[in-house]
Amino acid sequence: ANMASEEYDCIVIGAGIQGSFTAYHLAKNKKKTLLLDQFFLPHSRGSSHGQTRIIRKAYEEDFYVHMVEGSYELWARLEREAGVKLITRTGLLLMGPENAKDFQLVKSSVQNNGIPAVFLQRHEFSQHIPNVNLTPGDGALVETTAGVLFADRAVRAAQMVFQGYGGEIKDGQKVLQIEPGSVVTVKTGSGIYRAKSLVIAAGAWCNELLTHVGLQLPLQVLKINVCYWKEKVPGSYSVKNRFPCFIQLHPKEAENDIYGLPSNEYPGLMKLCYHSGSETNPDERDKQTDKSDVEVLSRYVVRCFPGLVPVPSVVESCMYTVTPDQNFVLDHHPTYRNIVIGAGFSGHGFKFSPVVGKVLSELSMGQVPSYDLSPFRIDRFSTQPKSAL
Ligand SMILES: Cc1cc2nc3c(=O)[nH]c(=O)nc-3n(C[C@H](O)[C@H](O)[C@H](O)COP(=O)(O)OP(=O)(O)OC[C@H]3O[C@@H](n4cnc5c(N)ncnc54)[C@H](O)[C@@H]3O)c2cc1C
Ligand SMILES: O=C(O)[C@@H]1CCCC=N1
Repeated sequence: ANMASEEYDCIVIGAGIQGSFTAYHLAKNKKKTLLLDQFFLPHSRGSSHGQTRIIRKAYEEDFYVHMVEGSYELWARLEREAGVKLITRTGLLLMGPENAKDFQLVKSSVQNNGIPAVFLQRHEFSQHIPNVNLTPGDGALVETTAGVLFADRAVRAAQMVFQGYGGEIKDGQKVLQIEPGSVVTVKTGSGIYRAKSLVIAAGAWCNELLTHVGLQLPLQVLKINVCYWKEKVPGSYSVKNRFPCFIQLHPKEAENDIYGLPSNEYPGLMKLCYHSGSETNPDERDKQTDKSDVEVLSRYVVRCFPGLVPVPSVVESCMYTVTPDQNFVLDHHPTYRNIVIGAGFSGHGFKFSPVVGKVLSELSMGQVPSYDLSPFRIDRFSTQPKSAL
């Protein structure tokens, strides 16, 4: 093993989509950058694997709308640089109780931010969206420019372009120790690396790493059952037939939202998931076998997606790392300014990763970030009782 110490401008821990995009921006800015991951790449044990994610602007909060707008430009840039297609436009169908606060807030945000959308009346719903039953009392809108992001391909593309700018990736190297200082020292099982700054983008393992630098964040790690459901009539919910992604707010069957993506990666199978899960240790994800959410989804499928067989054909696993307010953490370490943390992406961070990577790279270079990061500061948690930390 090579135990020699090498010095970098920046080390990024975690080669998921957030760390990979951070490294990409750093290398573009001519910073000598090392991207480390504990597993050999690619892997399916974190949060960025799988073929698809939703990209949408329909958010309640203006700051997320602006960040997605910026991300669209950077996704397009990566598509050009890597010579791959990363997004397909399908639209996003949003359904929710007409009188629910969150549904009304997203609706107003769509209108106020000029997000391209069609507001569907109940009597015209099935003509626009066949094979879906709109719940009585629910309203519906379609954000027309939303779509599907090709996730695995995006992670590969960001890493490839990073390497093209001279960035180094070392995989299969778990970080076991971090020593803060004006030069940070990082030890893995097979190397010691030094850098002027460090970015921690370790997904579900964030708190494990933060123990080395005297910090804990209120993060909850959830195992998500990623369910794929068979179309009774092949193609009826497919990306080829321009079936949209969807989000169902306040489904009758459960507390949390349900969302889905048109059939694409596994022909004839639509991805439809529950936006929550059961707590897990990230190293023992597969020991968490709770499937109560799958029963909830089955009942929802019977009621609202009658063209799907109500038993999943494929169930895969993924993890969310959730903060109490479901907003991300994008900040400096409170004591060590040259340690930057990107965490708590709360099951909705993929679409923002080009901008997340940009602002994390800016923080680590000591620059003023391009976006207002006040919603993402660590000190918003300081009112949490100690027991919740
Ligand atoms: C089922 C599911 C559906 C989702 N749907 C959407 C969606 O539709 N739209 C959307 O925008 N977002 C969505 N998300 C959220 C999005 O995928 C995540 O926010 C994003 O992938 C988080 O990326 P990350 O880089 O923070 O984490 P990860 O991808 O987990 O990356 C962290 C990396 O750090 C590495 N690491 C950890 N500890 C160490 C260590 N000690 N040493 C070295 N390496 C280490 C890990 O191995 C891992 O590779 C979804 C997530 C899931 C699970
Ligand atoms: O981020 C997204 O758009 C998806 C859908 C809603 C729940 C989480 N992820």
